[in-house]
Amino acid sequence: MGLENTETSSSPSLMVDFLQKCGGYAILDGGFATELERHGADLNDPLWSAKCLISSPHLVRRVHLDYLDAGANIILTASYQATIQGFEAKGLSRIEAETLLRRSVEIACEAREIYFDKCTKGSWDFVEDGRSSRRPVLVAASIGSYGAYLADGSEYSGDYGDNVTVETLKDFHRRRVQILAKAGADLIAFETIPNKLEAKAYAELLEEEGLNIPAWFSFNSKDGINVVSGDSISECASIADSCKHVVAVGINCTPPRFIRELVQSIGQVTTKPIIIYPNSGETYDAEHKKWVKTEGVADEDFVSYISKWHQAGASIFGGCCRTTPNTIRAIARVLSKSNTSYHF
Ligand code: MET
Ligand SMILES: [Zn+2]
Repeated sequence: MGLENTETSSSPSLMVDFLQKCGGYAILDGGFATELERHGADLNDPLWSAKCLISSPHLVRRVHLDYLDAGANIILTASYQATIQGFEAKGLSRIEAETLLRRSVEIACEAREIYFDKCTKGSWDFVEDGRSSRRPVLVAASIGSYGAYLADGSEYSGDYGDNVTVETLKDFHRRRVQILAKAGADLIAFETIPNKLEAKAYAELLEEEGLNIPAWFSFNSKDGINVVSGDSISECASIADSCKHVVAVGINCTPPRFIRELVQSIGQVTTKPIIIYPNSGETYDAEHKKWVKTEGVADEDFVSYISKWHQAGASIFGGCCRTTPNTIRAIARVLSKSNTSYHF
């Protein structure tokens, strides 16, 4: 199912209702760029995964389907690093750039339809509990930070310098947020938010633009205590808590070993559902633009954390960079086992 966007409400209960339909927890997809690369895409480009919206939309659809097949209830569009400014720098017109943004949502919605069709025809996926209902799937329109667009490492330092203000960030994001809000996604995913300033800018944009679409705010951290800029996770999560459009708050692209503490800190300042989708634990080398294979955790280890995160209060689980459909399959398996043991 998709949930209808209405012009009159941003559906503050969207995530709570969705979680109820899913049986108490939901599964998100995994690393998008990682999976595109596994399918042969070359993402060495300032647009990163968004490059495929231009060069290989069929791969984007393929990756969405891979994650749906793996058990995801929520898929994120390929728009993380798709910005109007970035497309224009490639020589595309404003209209072409805006069309590509909308296209990222359309492709994810198409993948969801294909997946539902396949389930209906094969009837192999949705009879798990002996019930023949379709597994609910939401499409979340991804928005990466200003730092992701700059591609200068500030995505993981949160340091934008003194000249960047809330207004700068709102102006940078405004048009993309407007386009994605109206493109047919169920909600917006503000991902990898590196500092308080950007969280404030998103909250103000949602209010000022009168955008009637729910959103989640997801921060990144490199110490389990603060977000990457050093701003307090409690203050950041409180901004999300106070914004009526925000339906979930959490952490992404952060090593698994830091997640539990962060979930606890977030839980102290909000009752909104907590979403977590860590990376594999490897480190991103911004200078060389590649992931360094140290301290990464294998899928089994990643998954061994899941029940702890669940107990700590998280209810939406997935993976970020360097995780794969196998990670998501493993998460789905662990959660379905722990749910069985609660009920029987
Ligand atoms: N949803 C985005 C992706 O998986 C998040 C990237 S975090 C740097 O590509
Ligand atoms: Zn990531």
